[in-house]
Amino acid sequence: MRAIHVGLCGVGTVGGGTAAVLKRNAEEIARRAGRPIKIIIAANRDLDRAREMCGPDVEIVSDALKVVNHPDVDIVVELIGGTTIAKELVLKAIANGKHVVTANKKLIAEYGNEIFERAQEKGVTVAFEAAVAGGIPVIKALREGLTANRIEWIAGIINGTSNFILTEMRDKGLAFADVLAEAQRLGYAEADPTFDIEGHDAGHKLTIMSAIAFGIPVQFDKAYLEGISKLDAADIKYAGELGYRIKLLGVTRRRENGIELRVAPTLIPHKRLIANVDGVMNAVLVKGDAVGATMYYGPGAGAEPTASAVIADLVDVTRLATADPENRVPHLAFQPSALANLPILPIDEVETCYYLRMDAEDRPGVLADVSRILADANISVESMLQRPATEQNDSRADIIILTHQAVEKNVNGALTKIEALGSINGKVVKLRLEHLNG
Ligand SMILES: NC(=O)C1=CN([C@@H]2O[C@H](COP(=O)(O)OP(=O)(O)OC[C@H]3O[C@@H](n4cnc5c(N)ncnc54)[C@H](O)[C@@H]3O)[C@@H](O)[C@H]2O)C=CC1
Ligand SMILES: N[C@@H](CC=O)C(=O)O
Ligand code: NA
Repeated sequence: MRAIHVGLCGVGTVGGGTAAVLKRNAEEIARRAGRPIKIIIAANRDLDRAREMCGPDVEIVSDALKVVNHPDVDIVVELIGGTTIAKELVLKAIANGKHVVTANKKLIAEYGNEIFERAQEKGVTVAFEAAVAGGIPVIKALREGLTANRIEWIAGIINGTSNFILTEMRDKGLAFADVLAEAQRLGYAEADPTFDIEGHDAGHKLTIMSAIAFGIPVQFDKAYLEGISKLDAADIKYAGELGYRIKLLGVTRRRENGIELRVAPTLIPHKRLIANVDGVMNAVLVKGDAVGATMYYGPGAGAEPTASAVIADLVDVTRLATADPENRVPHLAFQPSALANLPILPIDEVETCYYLRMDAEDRPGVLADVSRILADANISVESMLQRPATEQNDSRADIIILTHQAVEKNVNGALTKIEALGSINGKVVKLRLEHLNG
């Protein structure tokens, strides 16, 4: 059988890795796919880099539209990123009847519904394993491996850059800006790294997993996003004293009245496996009613780890292109006509445990006032820690409170009242806490 022809758009970190691994493992990949997979044309801004990475047999162009319009291309691989030219290219490729493989989580999380509908109409597949947790085959696990289950929740460390920053700051005491620069140098960060550190990238990935887990359309605009840029070193230290690690965690959970979809710095008991996922590594915990808790772990970013997922999709699409088109795996795991209308819950209605830190006057009665406000709001305290605010000043103290499960709007109401107390200085720090019991 003739080789399947790939057109590559973007030969940067991931595109370069994809070209390199496709060449290096060509024979092994062909044995798995049933036919060779060959890049025939590649577009990139830097033509020399594209030539160097793809080799002399590949036509190199600067205009990516030439790739998607090329009559001999069977599969378009979009590795440019963003939602302007990338969206145009993907829609054009679909209109031209070509399958698409992309690592672009922003594109899928924001425009996936439209893209999948067009692909469905044209009978082509859009595959996006590399878009979530880089090299970890978690889309495959959710869409195919766990189809017997009613998924209850997913919790994931799904931004390599943020996890790398948190780990290096904690272990080596390095400054935020220095570690971010290193993550950029290593090719982990997005073109605009605010996407990484403000939780957008994790939100994109969580949105995609939530859709596949619960059979709902992608709804990134309803996700609650909080990143790591405002995290205070004091809270990392106190969390450690209480037996927790702080991770940028994406959580999506099925509730009776809808779906929680949220990303925030979150305390996790340090004895949990996922609390020990460090550096650029990602991990996704999935709780299914039949299987219980399963965890998927591996590199969440970088050239060849991400290429591993891109090429796995290329092999899948090659197999599908050779098989009965009626028997394709649905884009969002559920048949398009069977997607559910479950609402995404506003953050006010989320239920979780909380870590609260306040700067308090160290005198009798202050704790009693705080405890009363929490009790009145139906918030029960799990544990409490008091430390002198500074070594020089023993008239003020940091009070740290861990709560049991509570509703976010009740917590916010109580914090407004606590902040109004004369004995409390400034804003109360509020972080979410997940026990992640299987
Ligand atoms: N870097 C990583 O570890 C991961 C990246 N991704 C995603 O993969 C995609 C690509 O990311 P990277 O490879 O890191 O980005 P990159 O910036 O290294 O590569 C993008 C490439 O596209 C080319 N390009 C930009 N505009 C173009 C245009 N109009 N026409 C032709 N070429 C153009 C650039 O020259 C560059 O070589 C993004 O969607 C990103 O979110 C996904 C998982 C991991
Ligand atoms: N910028 C992303 C790259 C992979 O998706 C990350 O840091 O995880
Ligand atoms: Na993946």
